[in-house]
Amino acid sequence: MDGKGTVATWKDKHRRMYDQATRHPFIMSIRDGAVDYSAFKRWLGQDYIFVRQFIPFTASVIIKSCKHSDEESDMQVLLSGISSLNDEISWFKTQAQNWDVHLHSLVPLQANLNYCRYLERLMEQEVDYSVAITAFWAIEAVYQESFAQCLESSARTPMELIETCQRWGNAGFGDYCVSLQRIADRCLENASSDVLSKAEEAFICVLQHEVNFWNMSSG
Ligand SMILES: Cc1ncc(CN)c(N)n1
Repeated sequence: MDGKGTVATWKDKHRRMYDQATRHPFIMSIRDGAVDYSAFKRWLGQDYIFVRQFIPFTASVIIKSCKHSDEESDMQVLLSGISSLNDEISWFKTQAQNWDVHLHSLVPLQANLNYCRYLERLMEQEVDYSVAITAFWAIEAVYQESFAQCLESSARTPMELIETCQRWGNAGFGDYCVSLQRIADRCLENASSDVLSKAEEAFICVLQHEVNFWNMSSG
């Protein structure tokens, strides 16, 4: 390889799809101030459902890390992730109240169900740590890159959506994603060709689910 980690190589190789996930029209509509607020409210409610499923997935990655990684620092990074999810759930509840989204009566839409089902498959014991951490990194990185664009100086993001964009677009979350990428790269460096191809497939799968999730939110 040319000094780049595996993850960066895959980002380049699947650039078109990566951009579809991180520069989706829904995100760009927030960035240029033209967002349809009913789509935003749909996204908010559906993402709350997703994040509730993302918590056990994060826990499963921690368990895999305990069993299969000698690096104590992986645990530190992953624990910081799970503790911020507690905050995230409270944040969703407050936002839902502000936007008059009724969380208790929400029904998960098909793309969300499919994505949550995919997370369940990744939680299975047979799934290698390298595959799970690659998918985990990709899920977080897509949100980080997407929302960070809405905070650029040229963005015209409406004031009332800045807090949402800061949740995933802030520099601290960016550093967290870099740490996850380093863990994934280290694991993939020593992976068998079978695990490597499964991890690449997981990366592509996450991108496709993210695009479907944005499409669902846009209606
Ligand atoms: C669909 C989706 N993808 C990623 C994230 C960031 N954890 C999220 N909240 N929702």
